[in-house]
Amino acid sequence: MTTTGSFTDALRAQSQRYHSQHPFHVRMNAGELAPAQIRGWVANRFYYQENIPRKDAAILANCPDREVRRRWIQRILDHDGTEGSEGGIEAWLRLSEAVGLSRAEVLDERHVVPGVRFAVDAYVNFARTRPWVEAVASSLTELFAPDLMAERLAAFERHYPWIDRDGLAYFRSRLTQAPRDAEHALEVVTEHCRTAEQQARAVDALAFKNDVLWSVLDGIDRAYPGSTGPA
Ligand SMILES: O=C(O)c1cc(C(=O)O)c2c(n1)C(=O)C(=O)c1cc(C(=O)O)[nH]c1-2
Repeated sequence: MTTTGSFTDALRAQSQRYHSQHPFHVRMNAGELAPAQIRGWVANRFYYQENIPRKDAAILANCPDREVRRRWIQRILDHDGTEGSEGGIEAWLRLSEAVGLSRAEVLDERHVVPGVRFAVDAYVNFARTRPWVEAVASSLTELFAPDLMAERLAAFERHYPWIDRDGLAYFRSRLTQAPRDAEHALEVVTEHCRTAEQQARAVDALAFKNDVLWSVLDGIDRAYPGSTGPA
């Protein structure tokens, strides 16, 4: 596996294991979740959102390439925001309010279940401790995210009319941010992974990330099986 084509094919084949196929997401997009389950998902996923900039800061810290850093830093700005442009974490808090959660109960992480915390922490630790190119490869689930995001937007508008549409702005912004980020990450990974072994490690990193995302949903699914969840 040393040609670029077969390498990118192997990376893209990881879409088979993406969390879009997790039963909880399947039920979400089919309109089968109760409000308490949506709230449980939003409150738990906040833990992922707030840790993404820390994960990206770890990649920056480990990356010796100035050109890569100049582009990668945009991800932190996208989530943390800047003066006058609030960013993804604020957008997620607005989503939280739109589904009926208070900002306080999301910010203090009271609803975050152990499995979600462990999975997200594993992702941040991976970026801190593994070679930076592997950490970049692990972000490549974003190759698969736009389809899921478009499906989710349509599903929320159709099946969950009780959620104010303004609360869905986060997903709309990811429709353009995710493809831009994935394209850059793919460029970096194909440039730096030339040997079969480096390429195999990149594919493994992406498989690891799929496991992180799957575990997050396992944790949520188990905590909110039906009519229970944050009131
Ligand atoms: O809602 C989703 O299904 C989903 C998936 C992913 C992903 O595939 O990792 C990300 C996001 N959302 C997201 O919002 C986000 O900011 C993000 C950053 C990253 C990353 O690994 O750097 N993945 C994702």
